[in-house]
Amino acid sequence: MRVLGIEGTAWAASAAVHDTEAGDTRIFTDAYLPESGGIHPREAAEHMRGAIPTQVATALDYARETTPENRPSDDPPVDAVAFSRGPGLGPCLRIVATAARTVAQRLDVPLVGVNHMLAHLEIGRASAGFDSPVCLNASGANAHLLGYHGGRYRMLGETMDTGVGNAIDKFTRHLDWSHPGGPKVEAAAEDGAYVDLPYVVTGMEFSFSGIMSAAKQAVDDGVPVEDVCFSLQEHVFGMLTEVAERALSLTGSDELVLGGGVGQNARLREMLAEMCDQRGASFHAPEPRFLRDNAGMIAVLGARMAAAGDTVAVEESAVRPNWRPNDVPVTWRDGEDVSRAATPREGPTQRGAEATVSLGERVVKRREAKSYRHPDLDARLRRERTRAEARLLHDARKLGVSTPVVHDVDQREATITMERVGASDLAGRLDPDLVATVGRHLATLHGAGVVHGDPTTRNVRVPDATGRALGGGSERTWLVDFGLGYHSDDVEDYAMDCHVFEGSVVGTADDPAPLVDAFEAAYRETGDPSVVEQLRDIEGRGRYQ
Ligand SMILES: C[C@@H](O)[C@H](NC(=O)OP(=O)(O)OC[C@H]1O[C@@H](n2cnc3c(N)ncnc32)[C@H](O)[C@@H]1O)C(=O)O
Ligand SMILES: Nc1ncnc2c1ncn2[C@@H]1O[C@H](COP(=O)(O)OP(=O)(O)OP(=O)(O)O)[C@@H](O)[C@H]1O
Ligand SMILES: [Fe+2]
Repeated sequence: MRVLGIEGTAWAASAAVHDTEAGDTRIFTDAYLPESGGIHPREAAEHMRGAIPTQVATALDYARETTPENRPSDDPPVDAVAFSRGPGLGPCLRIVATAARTVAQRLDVPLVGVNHMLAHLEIGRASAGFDSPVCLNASGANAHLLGYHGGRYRMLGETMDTGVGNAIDKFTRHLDWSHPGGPKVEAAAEDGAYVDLPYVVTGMEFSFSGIMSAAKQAVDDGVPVEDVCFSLQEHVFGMLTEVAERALSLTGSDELVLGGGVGQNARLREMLAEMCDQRGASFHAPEPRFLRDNAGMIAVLGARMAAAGDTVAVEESAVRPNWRPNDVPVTWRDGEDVSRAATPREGPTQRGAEATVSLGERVVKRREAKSYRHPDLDARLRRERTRAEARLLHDARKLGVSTPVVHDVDQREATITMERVGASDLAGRLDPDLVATVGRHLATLHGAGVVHGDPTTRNVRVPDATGRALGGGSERTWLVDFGLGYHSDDVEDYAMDCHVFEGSVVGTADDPAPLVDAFEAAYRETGDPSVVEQLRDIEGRGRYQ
């Protein structure tokens, strides 16, 4: 099959021809470069209006010139037209869609509406040959982790404010550097030294606004720009690598694939590769022409969708500027069996995302040094988290929330020795009654101003099916891993805790709805119902500016 792809969600006016038999993809792109500031939606649309028809014509000429000899001469040069249907800037998307409809009708071939974010990750998954990777999209307007489960890509974690590229670009606008800023920060970082900046991770969610304000302030305060650029990369990419590792740990996957324009950054790729190497996982990033926005990825996924019969009638092909990748029915992977054990069998040593935990009569949790992180940042995080964990395990216990008793803390070695509790993780026994206990635990913590910070299903210990468990406590489920926890009186922080827990359920359970209901009902009963309202607000919030 030969497919014409058209891309134009923001800056790349791009057309491509993908030939499935030859395995060949040719991309033609005309980039929009703002004269000043960032991407202006109106200017970008003007660029698309002029450049899309030219790129499409060039790609179609190429398709005609390279028509295989065995193809009947009255066949059209391509068998389908695929276009970026969303997410992206509305005015740009509409120009792309109009062009795609026109060509499809003229050639009398089917039209395929592709989700741009899934195209970013499927292109790497295809070239790696991975079945069930965790997918990290690090692009301009987005930053999220996806995993395929039960016929859909599930959202495992995402930015709570801006996309990662846009965050960096906003920082460089403060310096009056021209767009795009990412490559310039990468170049400047080469001569930089480390300074501390905020580092914000909650479970697999993260946010960039605090670190970006601090970076701008640091420059205004006279910290050398190259030091700020270096440190910005160390923090931002360290955060992305950490959440990617947590997603691998939660899903039990041992494959990671990278997508998106920020993936062109060598330091980010180096960190991800090193993290995977240390976990014994495989890492893949496609070549740069497939990482930044390009029509090749649209044509490649478009071909798979067309082969699955996933085409769209012209009159139903309206664009979707806010189309979330987890809302896309994944028709092209039907029948693939990629199920895997949610929980590896419990051996003498457990490996979380951060720590190695040896399970003897007592449990020794050691936060190992992470070589992908800058040593100063690594030392700071291990120290802070060990201290927070020991203190909050104790605080939670005093509130009546079951947690393991802490026997010993060694801050220099980043080691905690504690009581062994439960028989397995909740991840391996997702059951509404057990999930409800987490609702009660979190409501109690929040009622006393304590935020867990990482309440995933891997951080709840439960008895086995016969009720057998180690450790005491009235609820018979225990919260562990308070390393990202803190004290707060902000309802938003409590709702984020709930969001992280629900995210870990929705990302991994076959049938999440009854579990989420059980969690929320229990939370409402014990705690402040306005937290659940705030949770709805978080879910409905527009992200990715
Ligand atoms: C919806 C769609 O329009 C959007 N596309 C997009 O953001 O373009 P993309 O090509 O994936 O990424 C562009 C971003 O990638 C950053 N970038 C490019 N090279 C970089 C580098 N070497 N280091 C860091 N960032 C880099 C740029 O600064 C810019 O913010 C998206 O995928 O989110
Ligand atoms: N006190 C305990 N008793 C029994 N098992 C425990 C205990 N503490 C931790 N574990 C087990 O070890 C695993 C890893 O521990 P923990 O979550 O604290 O590490 P981590 O590396 O910080 O994990 P994360 O991936 O959540 O960041 C847990 O999922 C749990 O199965
Ligand atoms: Fe993109």
